[in-house]
Amino acid sequence: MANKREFPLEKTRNIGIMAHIDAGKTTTTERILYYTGKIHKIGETHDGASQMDWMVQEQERGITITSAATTAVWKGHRVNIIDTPGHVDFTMEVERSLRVLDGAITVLDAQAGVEPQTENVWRQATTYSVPRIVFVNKMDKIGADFKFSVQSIHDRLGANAHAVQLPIGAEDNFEGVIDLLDMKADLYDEDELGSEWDVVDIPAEYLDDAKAARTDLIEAIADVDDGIMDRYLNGDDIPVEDLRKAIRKATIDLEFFPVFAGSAFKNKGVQMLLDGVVDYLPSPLDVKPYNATDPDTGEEVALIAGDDKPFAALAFKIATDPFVGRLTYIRVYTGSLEAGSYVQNTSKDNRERVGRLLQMHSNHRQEIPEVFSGDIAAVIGLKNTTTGDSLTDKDHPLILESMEIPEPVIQVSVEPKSKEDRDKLDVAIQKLSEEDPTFRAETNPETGETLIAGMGELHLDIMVDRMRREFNVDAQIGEPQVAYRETFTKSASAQGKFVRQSGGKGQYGDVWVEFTPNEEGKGFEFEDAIVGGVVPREYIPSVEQGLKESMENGVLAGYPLIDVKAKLYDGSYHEVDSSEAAFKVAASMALKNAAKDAGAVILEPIMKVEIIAPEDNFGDIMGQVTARRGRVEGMEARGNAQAVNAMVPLAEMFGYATTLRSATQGRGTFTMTFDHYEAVPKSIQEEIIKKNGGQ
Ligand SMILES: Nc1nc2c(ncn2[C@@H]2O[C@H](COP(=O)(O)OP(=O)(O)OP(=O)(O)O)[C@@H](O)[C@H]2O)c(=O)[nH]1
Repeated sequence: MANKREFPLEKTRNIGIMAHIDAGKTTTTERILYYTGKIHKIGETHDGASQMDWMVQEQERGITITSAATTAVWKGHRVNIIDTPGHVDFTMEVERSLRVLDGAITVLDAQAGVEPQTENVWRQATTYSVPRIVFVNKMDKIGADFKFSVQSIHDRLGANAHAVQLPIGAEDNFEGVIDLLDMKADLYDEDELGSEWDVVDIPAEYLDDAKAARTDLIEAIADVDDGIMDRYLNGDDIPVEDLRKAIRKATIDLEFFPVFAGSAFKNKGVQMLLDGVVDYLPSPLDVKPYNATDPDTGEEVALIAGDDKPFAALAFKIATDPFVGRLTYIRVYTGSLEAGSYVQNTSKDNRERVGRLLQMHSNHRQEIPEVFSGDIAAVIGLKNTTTGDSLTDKDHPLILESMEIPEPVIQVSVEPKSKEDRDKLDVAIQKLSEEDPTFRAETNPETGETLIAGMGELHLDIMVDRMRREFNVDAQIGEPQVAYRETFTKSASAQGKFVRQSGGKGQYGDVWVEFTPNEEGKGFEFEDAIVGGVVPREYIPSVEQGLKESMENGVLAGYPLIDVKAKLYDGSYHEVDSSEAAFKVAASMALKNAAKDAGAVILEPIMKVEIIAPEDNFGDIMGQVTARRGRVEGMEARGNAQAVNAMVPLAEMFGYATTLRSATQGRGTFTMTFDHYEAVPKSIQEEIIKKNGGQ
């Protein structure tokens, strides 16, 4: 087959833009699109004209919620960009983007440096081995401080980051940047939209600083590159191209993080950042091969990019598009795929027809005949594929390593106004949870109450808003509640025996199961330790299923029981009366019976909270944390404000925004992210059980 790819693999970049909320990711992305000729008008993200944030909720609130994919061309390279949300409630969007990206730009606010959500996304990017370059944005803002921002990368992220540029001026006087490799200055004209700039000699007053910074940079490169080290020690004059190559290699190896300066809003420095993407971030050929497993042999396969290999891709996002319906975003690792052909969904073990293929340009799309290795594109026509599924050639099935899906921590009840609304709600829940795996819903079979769960108040707020607008659901929404979990703290064994004999065919299931606490985050694990067929093979999956289902409803107060291992080690059966259903019931009885001895506890989400408030309010803030059952973990001065880091149970954080606002006359802010689960204190556990009617 003739290769019809437009850009060679080595000239392809799949990058993400990530940061703390409001650092300027969307603005930076828009400027990139403007300078690469994709859009012709600069749309301010907060006046509702943004090209990237196209959902109504995004435009109204001026925030990014879903990660948008778009494509640009810079200096002969195809750059696929994913603009990810900064708010912690949408971490899953960041997570799934990271899974499929080869590199990222981390955007910082030059006045704030590294912020809490920067730490989170940085950690996630490290988990997925995604190389990064850093853009210190907002150099025009009052209080902008480039040195402080670079230092904060060392202090707060422990990362080996080094400036490859220096800003010329700051705040109102920010005029451009100095390139520390070429030792030239790029000066922008204030009145232009930044499309042109002058490359001039470094202004005399910056020359000493620039020389010193260049020496620091070369020493930093030498530290990660032996060849450069030798030449540096010899006193050689190292050509710029060699330095660039060394930075590129160390960046791709995650040993070095080049730092750029600019102001997206004031149209400065974005082109140099794009050069950085091309120079330092990897092509699909440069990254660590992606892991996959052959489902037939269990053998591990390393996927190395190339078009002449069997097709393998990961579905990383499902979106419902108002015009074309269901869109499945895929990242192609190897091979190619034509519109109108078929793929094997190895995860679901079925074949799916690929309708049309689309290249996404944030708010419009272009139909393409074929996708190639290294591409990110959307498929129309896949009906059963969900987030995280592997799509491969049917003769070369592979399961690609998927992504972690975090547990939702907060929930609200939804009470539809009418029967018709109930039906619409069901459709909405199905569609929205397909799009967003962190959005869950369950209906209590006894009370008929529906609970929707998500990652935070903002997340649920947006979901409720979408249910109303896109699916016309009229419903009463309850107050946010904590999504508690349950777990076992001790090992316990119990029998579950379900026998009904009332003439005719009866029911008979009998099992002995040992339960042990599993490591946090490991979920449910089932072990079949039956010997001698005392529980026949065909009933064992029912035992596992019965346990899984009853764990969903917990053993204390109706919350899902998590992180428990179950070992089925004994039992008995009846030739005639045994059935799958009877073993399922027996399994759930074993769970209930073991619960008494297994030290069941209720777990609550503990949030990592960062509160920033004026120094005068320091005493109040400490008091507020303690009163909320919180633990202060650290504090530091942040300019003339104080930052307090603490671990606080989510249950105590409802309404905290108002408390903080009134205590600080509106000057205090806070952010929180889920950190871990902890058992609630005994007295609170009893209260929760009482409130939920006990079990
Ligand atoms: N002064 C200044 N403001 C900027 C700059 N870049 C962005 N902003 C402003 O900062 C605010 C946030 O910008 P966005 O681009 O929406 O930030 P974001 O990081 O995409 O935000 P989320 O997607 O909601 O996380 C907007 O009011 C921008 O106008 C900059 O370089 N300088």
